[in-house]
Amino acid sequence: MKEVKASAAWVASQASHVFIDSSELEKVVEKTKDAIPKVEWDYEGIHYFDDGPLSIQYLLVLDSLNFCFWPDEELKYDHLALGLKRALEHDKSAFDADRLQKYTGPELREMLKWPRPLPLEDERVRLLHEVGRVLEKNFEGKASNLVESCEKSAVKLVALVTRHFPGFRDHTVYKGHQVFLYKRAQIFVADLWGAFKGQGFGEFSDIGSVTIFADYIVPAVLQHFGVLNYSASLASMVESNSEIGSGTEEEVELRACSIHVVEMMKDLIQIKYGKQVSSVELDLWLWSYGIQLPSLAHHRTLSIYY
Ligand SMILES: Nc1nc2c(c(CN[C@H]3C=C[C@H](O)[C@@H]3O)cn2[C@@H]2O[C@H](COP(=O)(O)O)[C@@H](O)[C@H]2O)c(=O)[nH]1
Repeated sequence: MKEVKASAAWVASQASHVFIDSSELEKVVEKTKDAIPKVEWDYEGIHYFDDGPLSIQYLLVLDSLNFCFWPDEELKYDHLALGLKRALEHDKSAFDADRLQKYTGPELREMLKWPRPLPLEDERVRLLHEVGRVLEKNFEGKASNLVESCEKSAVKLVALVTRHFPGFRDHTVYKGHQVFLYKRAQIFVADLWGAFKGQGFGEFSDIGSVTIFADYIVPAVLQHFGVLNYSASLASMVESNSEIGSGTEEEVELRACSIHVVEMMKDLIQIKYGKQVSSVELDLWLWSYGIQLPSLAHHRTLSIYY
């Protein structure tokens, strides 16, 4: 994740649409220093978990589809997590590698009990097929083999996932530099860690290397806290729900500055208060806070990455 941190810092140093407010950052750190609100993984009770390899298969499928809900105003992440959970409870072989390669759009919709086409449905189906194909070809069909081969290293797991599954390669180019964001690959690691409570398949000696997961909720929360400020033109695009193109400077800055400012937050907490907090904990706090804010305006980019 060194590349994620370094490239996010570089974008932040060049940014002209998103700005970090260090004094507001200090205030937030001061306010939360004694208790970063602890949010339990699956506090919503919407994920499949049986403490075994099938839970890993579930999480890989979930995170391969964990993007872009907003074009359908009613569709939320919860529908995906819960829909996939019910499908698996109903049929334990629903996510076998051969089955994953055959789903059609209407079948995926039916699985999630969603009455109309999903946003980016064709892409979702393509990515589902890819997961099945790559698992079958390289990991004997089992996501647990993928995880086991990483010897409890989050860094290795992110590298392996992004090497084998093109759909997880969340990177872009900004002002001529390659920028790595790896939202879904990193959230897969965090989901394993959270679900297995840091034990067994969820044990990663380097979990602290993970950065936050740059989606469309976390930047909005950071702006809400005053830690990120937007240029007038970007602020009005976000407020008016105008679409922001994938790979535009605005979009890359929103995501990269979010990663970088949370890295700064971690450093500040460490320097000022001698405490170590992980991005995974900070992310879950920020994200769960954000989705509970009823009128939080977030940026809208059609993307398969978040
Ligand atoms: N940074 C970050 N982004 C996250 C999550 C999660 C869910 N993680 C689960 C894992 C354990 C917990 O119990 C959580 O339930 C989803 N997202 C992103 O949010 C957006 C969906 O928003 P809305 O349209 O309102 O449903 C979309 O980009 C989605 O990819 C997270 O944890 N961190």
